[in-house]
Amino acid sequence: MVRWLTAGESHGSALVGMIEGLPAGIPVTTQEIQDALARRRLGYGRGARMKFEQDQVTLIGGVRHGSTLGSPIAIEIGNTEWPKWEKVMSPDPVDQAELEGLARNAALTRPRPGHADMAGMQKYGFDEARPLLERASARETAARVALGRVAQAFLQELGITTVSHTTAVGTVSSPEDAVLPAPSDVNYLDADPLRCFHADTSARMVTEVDAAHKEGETLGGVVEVLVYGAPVGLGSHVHWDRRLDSRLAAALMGIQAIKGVEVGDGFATATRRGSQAHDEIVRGEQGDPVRTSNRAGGIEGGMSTGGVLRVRAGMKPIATVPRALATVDTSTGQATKAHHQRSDVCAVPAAGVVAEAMVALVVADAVMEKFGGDSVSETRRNLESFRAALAPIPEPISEDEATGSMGDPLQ
Ligand SMILES: Cc1cc2nc3c(=O)[nH]c(=O)nc-3n(C[C@H](O)[C@H](O)[C@H](O)COP(=O)(O)O)c2cc1C
Ligand SMILES: C=C(O[C@@H]1CC(C(=O)O)=C[C@@H](OP(=O)(O)O)[C@H]1O)C(=O)O
Repeated sequence: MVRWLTAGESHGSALVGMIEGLPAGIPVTTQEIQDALARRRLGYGRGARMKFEQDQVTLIGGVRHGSTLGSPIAIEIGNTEWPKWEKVMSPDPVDQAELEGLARNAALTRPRPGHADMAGMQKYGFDEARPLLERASARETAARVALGRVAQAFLQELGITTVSHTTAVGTVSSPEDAVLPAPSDVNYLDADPLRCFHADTSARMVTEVDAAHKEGETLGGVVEVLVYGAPVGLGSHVHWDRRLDSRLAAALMGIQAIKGVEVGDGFATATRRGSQAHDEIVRGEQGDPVRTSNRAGGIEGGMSTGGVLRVRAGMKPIATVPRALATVDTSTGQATKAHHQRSDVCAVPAAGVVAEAMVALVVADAVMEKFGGDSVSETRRNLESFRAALAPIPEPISEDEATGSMGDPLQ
């Protein structure tokens, strides 16, 4: 079982991620994790904080000389802005006189609709939002991307690659029949302002973001994650929490601001007739089952089919709307406008990078569950032997032989 946890606050000294259960021998370096975090900061519509703040990666445990040891891996992501927050976010008590007059310490008593502020203040008994918004912030996704980078390095050793891209921003969507990006397209995607694979759509998305920014508005959108090279048989039909689709959905829904998940064609499938909704099977040249389409997103019965895994996540518009939303001041009871200091106009491209990390973590867990191994080479041997043992579909028998012998065994 692969387990992972993150800790840390948005303006704390650092975020920390830990992952346990991955084998020894995964090649990974500090620089690669640093580069993965830089990808999360990309994207047209991100706010000022992405420019002045830096992530500082330190590998604290579980990796030696660029290779994992099989022990728990701990990653620290230091925040270069910490000196400005040292008093306000100090873990130890601070003299009240030192806090007074600090603008950063002003009580946040105008909870922002769409954030954890109001429900969190009530639930945890805080009289202002700072103590909970610090953890609710999507800054935490940096730790997930760092952990996801280790999972991606593991999967790469087995020929499994994750690719994410933006399919919609606000009302602008890629055409339904747009070509899907392949692993070799990742650099192109990262260079695109919206991480959209369809150039015309990307240009229209830029216009959409500009218009929203001008009007004091924010935007959401949709990202898609593709997994190439996943073997058949990850996940299982036997219990709801072992299904690969339910695990992927939970991981994606666990990202801040994600409000909908689709596996394959998802909701569009629900509108189709049965004959147009599924992926028909033909015998491939090697006797392997080949699908004539991939509407199911590479998952049937909670198991990977051996095709490309395809999942989508829908993100709501950024909740800290510059054209501030109505709220109440919890210290005075007066109707007012929600706090707004600054915010992203659109963080959909960043959410794609986070979604890719979450999918990699789930797939790495499912791979370890199915194939096990304490070293990458052992996991690889187990995977190869499983693949080699898959029984081929026999050559088709002649019509004569088939006559009279083929009742319907499912009836
Ligand atoms: C990568 C990323 C960046 C985000 N940036 C912001 C932001 O700048 N301002 C904001 O109000 N919300 C931002 N959010 C969304 C909030 O964290 C989210 O709306 C909030 O946690 C409440 O969402 P929930 O109801 O799904 O938890 C971001 C989310 C992600 C994934
Ligand atoms: C810091 C990050 O994202 C932050 C996520 C976030 C939120 O409310 O979720 C709000 C913004 O922070 P602030 O309110 O301080 O401007 C984003 O910048 C990050 O992704 O590293």
